[in-house]
Amino acid sequence: MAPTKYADRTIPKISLHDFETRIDEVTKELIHAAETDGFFSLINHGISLSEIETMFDTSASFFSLPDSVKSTVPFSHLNAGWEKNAQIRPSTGQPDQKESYQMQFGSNMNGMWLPESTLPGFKSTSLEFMRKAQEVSEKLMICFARGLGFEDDYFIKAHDISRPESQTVLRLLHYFEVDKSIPVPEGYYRAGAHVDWDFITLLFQRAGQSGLEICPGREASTSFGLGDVWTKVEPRPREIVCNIGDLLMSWSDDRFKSTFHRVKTPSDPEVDYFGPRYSMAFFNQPCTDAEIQGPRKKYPMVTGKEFTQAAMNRNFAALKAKKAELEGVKAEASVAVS
Ligand SMILES: O=C(O)CCC(=O)C(=O)O
Ligand SMILES: [Fe+2]
Repeated sequence: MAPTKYADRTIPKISLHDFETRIDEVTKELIHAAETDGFFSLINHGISLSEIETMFDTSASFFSLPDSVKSTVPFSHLNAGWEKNAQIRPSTGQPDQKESYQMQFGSNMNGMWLPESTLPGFKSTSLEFMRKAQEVSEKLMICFARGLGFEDDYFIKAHDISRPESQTVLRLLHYFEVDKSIPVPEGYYRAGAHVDWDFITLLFQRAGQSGLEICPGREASTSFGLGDVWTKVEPRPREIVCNIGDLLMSWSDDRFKSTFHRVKTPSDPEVDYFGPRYSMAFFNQPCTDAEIQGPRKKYPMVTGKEFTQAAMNRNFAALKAKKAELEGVKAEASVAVS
């Protein structure tokens, strides 16, 4: 396989200090980042390093439970719960080498929390952290609304976490330690290349636990076009890495870019990190009944529920095509040797 091509790109660093008085400046910076690479990092965002570290410790305590306990809250089609080695990406056709647990604020979470006695304090610590992440997201939502000519609270209302229709998610991720002595099979990634289908994602990473890579170049939220020049995004513990998702790309009539990204499986002992990797992704999802259409009406109006369903269907169709392609390659190889 040809080696991956890398390019250095500068990911804009945007500060949210004195947000109310600097809102015009922040809006300009955010819109520029959204129109170019679709990735940026936030500093002075109001979540302290110790709050982030507490949530990482809480996440580690969840993942250290036996699988038999975690499997009592299995991943559901409502996008909540625990999965292990079960998320297959259309780009690879292989399961991500990870486990994850998704939490929401609304009714999709019914029956998806572990009992308080199993992990005391887990639910309240998680919800508190999710509310903090929501506060940061709402600042970004005001700026994006201004950039697109909507009322300031337009996106905030569509992502109201106090309603049972809320679909916003905090995903805790744990990528397993990798054995340096065993070569990585082709096509395996900690997380295969993908775009997110939310409004915007806030990603929290831990110092030294590298692996995230991005690949800009997508023109339409409905396409699977994937470039081949990647850029590594090194984790900086106080920063939140943000990426535009397909929902905001579509809602901006494809003006803002939802960018492919992945987490590489370590393969080079000289440069890669082989230890366990923990990250947390806060996905801003629209309420099921939110009405979604860009100011220029490039795409027909859909509800939050329909948008999510269409994104899942598109993913599923692409995955089927990838599997057929992989089967075809296998069949050709067996013809060649027989
Ligand atoms: O773990 C990471 O750094 C990225 C996770 C991610 O992209 C996702 O879960 O959608
Ligand atoms: Fe992602």
